[in-house]
Amino acid sequence: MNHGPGLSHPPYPSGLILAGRRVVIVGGGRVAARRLQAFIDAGAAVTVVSPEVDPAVREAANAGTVTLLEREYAPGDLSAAWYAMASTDRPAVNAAVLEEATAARIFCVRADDAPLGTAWTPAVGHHQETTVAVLANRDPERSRRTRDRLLEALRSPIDG
Ligand SMILES: C[C@@]1(CC(=O)O)C2=NC(=C\c3[nH]c(c(CCC(=O)O)c3CC(=O)O)Cc3[nH]c(c(CC(=O)O)c3CCC(=O)O)/C=C3\N/C(=C\2)[C@@H](CCC(=O)O)[C@]3(C)CC(=O)O)/[C@H]1CCC(=O)O
Ligand SMILES: NC(=O)c1ccc[n+]([C@@H]2O[C@H](COP(=O)([O-])OP(=O)(O)OC[C@H]3O[C@@H](n4cnc5c(N)ncnc54)[C@H](O)[C@@H]3O)[C@@H](O)[C@H]2O)c1
Repeated sequence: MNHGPGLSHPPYPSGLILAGRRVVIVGGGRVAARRLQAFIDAGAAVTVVSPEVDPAVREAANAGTVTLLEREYAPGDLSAAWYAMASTDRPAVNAAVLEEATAARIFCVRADDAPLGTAWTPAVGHHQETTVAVLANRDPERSRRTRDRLLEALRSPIDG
């Protein structure tokens, strides 16, 4: 079985219970903005560290649903986190974030170079009480398409 470029084993799927738990996102640009709502929906206590931010991140900060630190990453920012995401546009910074996370055994997505990270983000959908999460071998377009097909099947009267 092929598990995608850079992976010798498949990822282990897990439903993380993040309510009230600290999640730190370093780099608040487009990728962070796309993923932010799922963390908020999960009830996570999200902190974003980023000198500039996407408007969606700014909106969440203004609404008080995330804590925004408008500055560059500094070692120690992952303190007490359960989960982290390195999503800056600077590989050296993402590497430093991952290094801090790994030293503290905090699972960490690395948005620019997935095989180096310790977690991946699936394409997610919800139908009633069912959550669908798809990882497709580092092919996000395929994971999105598969997620949509699964949701369609769940919505159909036969499978739903
Ligand atoms: C499924 C989804 C979930 C979500 O993000 O919520 C997701 N990526 C999505 C979109 C998307 N990703 C990318 C583009 C722009 C270009 C394009 O179109 O190709 C777009 C489209 C867009 O932005 O619209 C580029 C990209 N992606 C990764 C890398 C780096 C690498 O592979 O090393 C690069 C190159 C960056 C660069 O060029 O530097 C890596 C990862 N992306 C993953 C998930 C993880 C597991 C994937 C899997 O196995 O399925 C994984 C492996 C790790 C992680 O990041 O967690 C979401 C679609 C679902 C939805 O829309 O609902
Ligand atoms: N995994 C994915 O699905 C995916 C999708 C597209 C792009 N990418 C990759 O992810 C990275 C981010 O992409 P993007 O489109 O969100 O970029 P972006 O330019 O929109 O956002 C990058 C953010 O990082 C912040 N930043 C820069 N230096 C920082 C520092 N020292 N500390 C904290 N924050 C800092 C910037 O202020 C900016 O807000 C890129 O490397 C890109 O190649 C990944």
